[in-house]
Amino acid sequence: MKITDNLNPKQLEAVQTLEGPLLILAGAGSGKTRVLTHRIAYLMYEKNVYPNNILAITFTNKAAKEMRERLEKLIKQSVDNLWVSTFHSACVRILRREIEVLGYTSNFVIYDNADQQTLIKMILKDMNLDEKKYTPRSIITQISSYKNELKSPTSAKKTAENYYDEVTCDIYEKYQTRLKENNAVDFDDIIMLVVLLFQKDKEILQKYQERFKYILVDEYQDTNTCQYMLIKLLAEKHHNLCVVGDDDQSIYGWRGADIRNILNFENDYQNTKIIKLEQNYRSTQTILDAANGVISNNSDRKSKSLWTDQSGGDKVYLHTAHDELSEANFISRKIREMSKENSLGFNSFAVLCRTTVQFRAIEDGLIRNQIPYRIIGGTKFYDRKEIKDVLAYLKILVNPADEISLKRVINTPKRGIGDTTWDHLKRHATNKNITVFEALNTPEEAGVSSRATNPIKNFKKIMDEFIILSKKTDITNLTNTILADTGYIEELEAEKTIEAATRVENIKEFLSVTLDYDTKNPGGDLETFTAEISLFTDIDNYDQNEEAISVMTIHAAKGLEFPTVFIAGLEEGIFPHIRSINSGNNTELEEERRLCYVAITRAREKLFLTNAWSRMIFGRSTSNAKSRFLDELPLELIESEARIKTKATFTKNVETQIVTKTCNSSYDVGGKVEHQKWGIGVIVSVKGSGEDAELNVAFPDLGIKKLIAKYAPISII
Ligand SMILES: Nc1ncnc2c1ncn2[C@@H]1O[C@H](COP(=O)(O)OP(=O)(O)OP(=O)(O)O)[C@@H](O)[C@H]1O
Ligand SMILES: [Mg+2]
Repeated sequence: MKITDNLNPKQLEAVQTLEGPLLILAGAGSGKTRVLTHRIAYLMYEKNVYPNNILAITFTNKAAKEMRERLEKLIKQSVDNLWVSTFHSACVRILRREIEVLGYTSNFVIYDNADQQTLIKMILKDMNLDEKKYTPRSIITQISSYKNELKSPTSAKKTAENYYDEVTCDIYEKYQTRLKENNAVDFDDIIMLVVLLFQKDKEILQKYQERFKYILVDEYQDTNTCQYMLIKLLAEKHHNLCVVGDDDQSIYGWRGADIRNILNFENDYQNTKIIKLEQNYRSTQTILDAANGVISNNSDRKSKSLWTDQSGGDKVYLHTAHDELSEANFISRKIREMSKENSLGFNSFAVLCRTTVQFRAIEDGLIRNQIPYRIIGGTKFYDRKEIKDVLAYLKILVNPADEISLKRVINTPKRGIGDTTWDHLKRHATNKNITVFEALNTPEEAGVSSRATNPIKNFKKIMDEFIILSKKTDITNLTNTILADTGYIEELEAEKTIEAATRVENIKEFLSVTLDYDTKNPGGDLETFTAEISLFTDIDNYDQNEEAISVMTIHAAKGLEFPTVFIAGLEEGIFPHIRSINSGNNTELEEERRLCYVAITRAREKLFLTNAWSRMIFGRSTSNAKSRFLDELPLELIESEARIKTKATFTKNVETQIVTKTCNSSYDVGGKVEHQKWGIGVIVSVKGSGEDAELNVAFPDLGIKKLIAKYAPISII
């Protein structure tokens, strides 16, 4: 089989047009990503281009992994030297090699949102500013958009419109200084610094321009100014730049993505060739018509026509539920029913939500109906306290100047090193122009209380030992040693609470991550490991083959496809989001509509849309009108139940009764239950009674799990 088999003529043309700028502008499911993959294979296999002369940028790490796998299948060899990665991963690699030019050292660490918050709070305190007025979150958002627009603190200040903006710019300036002092970068820095580096050092730029003779970018419609600039700089020499995208799927405007980057591509790059792909291979005609019905209401778009040879198809099913719980029940029952009837695996289904707030109710419904599911985009594993603690220890070993991580763990577990002591150490370090970590050597000089002197010395001693150990052993062993020698695990175990037990479990899960890394990267270094973890997002953990349905935000579903898709919460205020309605301008509403287009076009065969008469949001019951997007769907495509039930005839209690009746049991300490996934466990404690009981159940391999009888998929045995 040839690489060019299974491509239509337009796709083939796109794969074979290798020289000069190429824009592939095409609707959802037309094979844009597929073209990119084939293009790389074609370059390597047919044109003998070295893999290290190719740079392919994808939107998520998962997409990168998938592209790499598909490529290896196509060309039947491994592609180690090929850079297929996200903007962030590619830039981290460049920074590791070159960042010294900018005055950082190559062992820099990456700060996530929580680290940023800590740092901003420290700065606000130093500047005597009120956290309520200058909320760290909004300051971080503002700084992020300055960076995405490539604005330095000084240039941002020039455009400041009021006093608040000016202060924000001052904070921004201090923030950058502090980051550098800590030898740390934030997510936006990662790309911005590479652009600054290229602008500053032409020799380095030339090196990369020379290297990346062929550049490919997926989802180009969602690039921001900074990413745009990066690509422009890199492609300046060879001009062999192929970007693919769909202006109708630009959904990251709120994060600085600029739809003009794709719309103006042909003006930015001379002699651009444009190829439009018009055949959709993903969805049925009905689904495409539904998507087009919605998106045609946007004014600012390039015209496109999409067709499919999968004519007809099931109608789009609309279900109006009483409230968010019955909405979730409908979805769950429907999934159960369909998976049974058509013997479909659970991974054929996805439930898409506009916001994560909707997740909880959906989860409850799925648990009640015993459907295995995965939440994508909820609380991230790596955001949990205990995981962040362990990571902080590891980050210090890589970069002892990392003050944020040091502050995080210096008194975790408790060692009697409090905030006042920290302040002393920090002041001393600043006066002496040394890092706080170095200041730990001489606590007496820092003026800390005599009680804190010994704990500080002990802490420093043990950390120094870990640094030595980190050079000699693998990450799993190192982490285990840290957990044991610092007493971290001991402190958690001594707590004897469910929460602490869960934390221990999460840490065990983390050790499986390190073990996996150690196995795959023998001799791998801690620096790369911590950087990789920092770039992890939940979508990257998602394995399409695991038998579970996916619950995710529409943003996270970008680029993916599923046989059956449910879009929940089609109500004014939910989708379109209340913010876009209140904004009073069309730009935000049009972005919501594009989001709806993205959601609909994830479906291959079946599409279900749901809304609810009333909904609890943030503890308040609201009644929302149905979404305007539902009115935009061509009526003849929709099928809906004739179930116009009013609130009076359908109450929440009815459903609750049904649920309780079906599982009318009593739970006793010492008794056994069988959990659908975890197997047989012994009840170790019961709080409350009947179906409201909260149980702690010990499972042989998992330890103790906290379960709510009503929701957990368990039965008494
Ligand atoms: N020529 C083809 N023959 C068979 N299947 C194809 C062809 N082109 C694309 N496909 C299939 O169509 C589906 C959509 O392709 P792909 O994901 O590349 O589209 P896309 O344009 O990148 O979509 P999106 O805009 O959602 O990112 C995939 O399952 C892909 O394998
Ligand atoms: Mg794609």
